Formats: sequence, C-alpha cells, structure tokens
Amino acid sequence: FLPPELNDLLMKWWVKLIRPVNPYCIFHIPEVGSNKQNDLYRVVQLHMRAAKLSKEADELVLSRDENDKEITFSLAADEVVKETYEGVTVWWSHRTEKSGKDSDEFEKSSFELKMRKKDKEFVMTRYLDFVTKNAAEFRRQLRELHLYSNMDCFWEPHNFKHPSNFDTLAMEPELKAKVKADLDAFLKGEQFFHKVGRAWKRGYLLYGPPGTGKSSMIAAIANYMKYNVYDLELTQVYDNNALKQLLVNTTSKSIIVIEDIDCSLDLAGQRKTAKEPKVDSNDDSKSSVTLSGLLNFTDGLWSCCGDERIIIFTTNHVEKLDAALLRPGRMDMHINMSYCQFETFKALVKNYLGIDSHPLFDTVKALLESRKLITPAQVAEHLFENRADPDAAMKVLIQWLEDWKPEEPVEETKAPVEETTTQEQESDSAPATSTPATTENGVTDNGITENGVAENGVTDNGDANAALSDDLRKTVSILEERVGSIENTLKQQLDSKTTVMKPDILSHIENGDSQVESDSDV
Ligand SMILES: Nc1ncnc2c1ncn2[C@@H]1O[C@H](COP(=O)(O)OP(=O)(O)OP(=O)(O)O)[C@@H](O)[C@H]1O
Repeated sequence: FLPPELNDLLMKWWVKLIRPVNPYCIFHIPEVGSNKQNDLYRVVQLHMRAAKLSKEADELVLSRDENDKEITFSLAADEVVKETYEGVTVWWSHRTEKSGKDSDEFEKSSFELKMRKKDKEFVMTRYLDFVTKNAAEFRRQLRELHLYSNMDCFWEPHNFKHPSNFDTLAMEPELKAKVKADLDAFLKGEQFFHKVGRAWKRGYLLYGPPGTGKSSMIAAIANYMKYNVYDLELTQVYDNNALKQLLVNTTSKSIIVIEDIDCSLDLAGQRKTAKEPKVDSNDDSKSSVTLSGLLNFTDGLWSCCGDERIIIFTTNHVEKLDAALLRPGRMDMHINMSYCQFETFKALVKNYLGIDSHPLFDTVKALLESRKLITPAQVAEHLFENRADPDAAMKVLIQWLEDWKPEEPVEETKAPVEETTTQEQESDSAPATSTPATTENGVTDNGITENGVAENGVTDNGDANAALSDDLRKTVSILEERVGSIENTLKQQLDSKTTVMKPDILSHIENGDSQVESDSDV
C-alpha cells in the first residue's frame, strides 16, 4: 500500500539495520558498468550455460540464435540457483530493473552472487577464477571455425565444418593419446612458454603415404583445439616478403598448414637465398619463396607476431625434407601416419559399422599383417560401401585383401590409372613431383616407402629431383621388387623409432619444470 519510493527507502533502512547480524554478502555484476559493457556479466552467462545451472530454476527464459543448434536456457528474473564448488555454496540470481524515464526508459540487467560472509575471500579468488576458466573453455567450444586460403598477400575465409575428430580418426591408440596429451599441454602452456622466453607455438610434421589420414588429423586437431586453419599454398606465394605478409595477417589461436611440403618448394637441396634462380624449370608455380624464407616464417622474429599457434607440415616423402625444417623448435613432434594396422582397422570398423568385435577379425588381422601396404582410406572405402551390413562388409573386405597386390610403380607413370576406385587412385597416385627420383641409396621413390630415411628421419638426397633415364628406371623397377621385404623391415624399424619425437618442452610444462632441454638432433 506504500508508494514505491517510500517502499525502497524502508527496504534500504531495513538492510542497514540487519547488516551486522546478516551472515550473507552479495556481489553485483551489472551488464553495463561505467558506460561500458561489463565482460564479467558475459563470463557469468557463459559459466551458467556451461555448468547448466539455469536448468535448476523453476522459471526459465528460452532462446535460440538463428544459426544455433541448441536452445539456451537462462534464469528468469528473481530466480535463484545454487552452486557448490570445493564445498562452498553460493547462490546466483538474475535481476532486471527499469531505469530512466518515459521514452528514455531502459532495462538494467545484473547477476547477483550471494555467499556466506566467511566464504567471501574464497569466492573473490578461487571461485571467480573457476567461473572465468569455465566460461573461457565454453567460449572456446562455441567458437565457429574458419578455413583460410591464401590469395596474394591476403587470406580468404571459408566456413570450416570438417567432421573429423579424434574419435573418428583411426590410428594406434597410444599414438593418438600422445598427440592429444601434447595438444592439451600446449593449450595450458601460455605461462610456461612466456616464462622461458619462447613463442607460444608448436610444430607438427605429419608424414606417411597418401590416404593414411594426414588431412583428417589436421581437421581433428582444429576441431579439438577450436583453432582456425590457414591452409598455405606455397606455390601461390610470390616471394619471401609475401610470405611474411601472410604470416602477419594470421590471427592467434590458429593452425598454419603447409600440405605436401616436399611438392611446394624445392627443399631437397641446400638452402637457397632469395636471389638464386628457381632450379626446377618444369615448375609452373609463380613462387620464388626460398627455404630460408620458410624457416624465418616458422620461427624467425616475425613468427612471434601472434600467439598460440600451431604449424603443421605434411609430406608423403619425409626423406626429401631439409634437416633444418625438421629440427625441434620448428617441428617439435613428428607423427608417422602409417599404413592400416589392426588397431587402426578396429577403430575404422567401430566408426563405420558400429561393432567392436566380429568372428572374422582374426582373418583381417592376419591379412593386414601380410599385406602391410593397405591404407586406412582403402579400408574405410570398403566399410563405407557396405556399412548397412557388417557381415557383408567384413566378407567384401577380406575378399579384397586376399586379391590385393602391390601396384607396379613404373606402370603407373606410363599410363593414367583407369577403372580404379577413388581410394585406390588416391592412395596410389604419386604426388606432383612423382617422377621417380633417386634417394641416396638409389631406390625409386614411389610414395609408399620410407626407406633411405636415417634414424633421424632425414635423408640427404641432394640430387633427388634429377630425372632418371629410362634404362635406370627399368633397373630400379626390378630392384624395387627385390627390396620390397627390406623396405617393410626398415619401415617397421622406422615406425618404432620415429613415431613420436621429442614432446620435450611440453613434458616440462606438465611437470611444472622450468628447465628447457636444448634442441638436440631429431
Ligand atoms: N586414419 C584415418 N582415420 C579415419 N579415416 C581415414 C584415415 N585415413 C584415411 N581416412 C579416410 O580416407 C580419406 C582420405 O584421408 P586423408 O585425406 O586424411 O589422407 P591423407 O593422408 O591426408 O592423404 P593425402 O596425402 O593424399 O592428402 C578421408 O576422408 C577419411 O575418410
């Protein structure tokens, strides 16, 4: 029955009166503070969504953005929900009140955080820190990703909605866990990187034959980290200056990818200077980017103009890369995306057919062990075609594995492949520089071997791009058949030695150790 002004006044007096005996205190978090948007208000909104706190309330406000898949549940005015963190309980409510007069009237929103007075210190530090981190992680999850392609010195954005993730990626479980742990440590590593004076970036080299999941891995990393992807087509970059410009135009929290690095640049020989002419006269790219330009790009002064960045190189021919590109600090982790082994097969079957076991698993295992050069892409294709019937899928796959024969690399260069499935073409077609080239030991490089790779994962094959004469090519083809089994043995050795190399600095982060190992040979 009292006029509102009088009512407010009495309330204020009442609050003052009982303050000394009131065991609670309240923090106000207005949407707008000092004429500016209050970021903490947004943080609380995100935290409430992440912790699904609003759903506890009896009265909710439901909304959905045009592009959103999910409905957002928010607290209706004056609803109260409680949260307990590390044994301390707090109460959240949302208030709205009208302000201004007549036509200038607007609504002021704020959150109220109520706690016991004895918990005030804890809430001001630990609890609000938890709220902030929780909101930041949720904001990261909500991030819409973009894939950028380079046009001259600029990047053209595209929506990035690749479905690959670490659940769909089939690879050895141990290796997958190592990659994920490395990414987690990187994500948490800001303070450590800065403390030891290193740019907050990480380099990965993905190597392996076509169709083993290198591109899928990049998409999985992007989706896991919620980073945008800059897909750098080096052959379209005019020179080192343009490369620098592109680098400056990238943002933090991103992945810079150079796919098939061995095809993008002549990296087989010595480092070149910008003034040197291009070596490969058949190369129709307009690029005069040099190896030293690329090295500066990856870890020169300019590489530090953004933070929280991952650089990924992929190659089908790790042996062609200059050792300078591979050293820790540039490429910290070398990930071998290898042919389809049984564990990889099991992951594919789980994804495509939804089964964990099958009476024919042992047969497939034995066949994969004897075939060795089957790619996950080939297996995936067979499973995909018969995905509606797991029994049929297993039988078709086994039949195909039994009939499978290694391709003749020389025939491939004589005539285009016909009547092969997409995956076969994908896995068997040689990269752009696929003219058979000699490695140090003279073995033809057909894109499926890792022979000639020294223990450090690098081969010094200075003349690798020289074309072979026809005679030599024939000889090599005969030799190649004979060295098949040696290749496999070497490959297995290589797998065991170079699968994951030197997660060095990140292990220190996890251990909280400030000591950084000096770069050692890869
Ligand atoms: N490890 C894998 N896990 C899941 N799917 C895979 C894997 N490897 C290949 N695939 C399937 O095969 C297709 C081709 O794989 P992807 O493009 O990732 O291979 P790649 O190694 O990048 O090949 P390339 O060297 O030719 O670019 C993918 O679309 C995916 O469906």
